[in-house]
Amino acid sequence: MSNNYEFISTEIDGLYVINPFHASDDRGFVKKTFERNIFLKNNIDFNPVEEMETISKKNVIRGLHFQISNPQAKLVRCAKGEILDVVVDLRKDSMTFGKSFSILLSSENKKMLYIPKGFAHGVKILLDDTIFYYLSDDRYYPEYDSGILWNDQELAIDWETDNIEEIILSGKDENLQTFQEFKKKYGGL
Ligand SMILES: Cc1cn([C@H]2C[C@H](O)[C@@H](COP(=O)(O)OP(=O)(O)O[C@H]3O[C@@H](C)C(=O)[C@@H](O)[C@H]3O)O2)c(=O)[nH]c1=O
Repeated sequence: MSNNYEFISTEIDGLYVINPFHASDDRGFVKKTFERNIFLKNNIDFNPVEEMETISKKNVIRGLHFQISNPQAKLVRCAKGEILDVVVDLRKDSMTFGKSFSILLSSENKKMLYIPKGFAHGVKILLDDTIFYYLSDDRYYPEYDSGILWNDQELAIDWETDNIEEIILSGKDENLQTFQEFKKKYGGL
């Protein structure tokens, strides 16, 4: 069984859900996770320069992260387990500034999310030992690393969590700014 690459636009300009080419046979399957020309043909000029692999326990939330200078476009995929991938549009002049979008990415559904520059990105891990990857089109700059609190009241993201006590955060992520503070300080990205 095989399929072709499919780019599905979302209600947020430039943000795409992608069903990559994959083919399976008796041996298993192959999946093309990135080909620059296919992205270009679909109006996405994405030039990745680095890739990160992340392994996490169930109920970990990482985010909502962005770089205040040198913002990164990202292509996110889940190789093992399941994640709820969440983005918030922080682009100053965007019609959808402040709007969030969430999608389940899993090894089973094989979906990927292309996130243009100017978004906050967060992930909730839905199964133990989940592995996800993201390609980025700029490198990590610790001095520009920034974020907004995952449970910011104004953003009101539905993290599909009944028990807030179960959520596992880094010390850094517990102390991120609110959306209000971000807007006051920067206006947008
Ligand atoms: C992301 C990153 C972190 N680090 C370091 C900083 C720190 O000591 C350690 C762990 O970093 P963090 O706690 O920021 O890792 P993490 O919480 O996984 O951060 C990531 O979250 C997801 C949602 C994203 O979108 C990414 O861009 C990135 O912000 O690794 C690098 O050296 N290079 C990198 O590219």
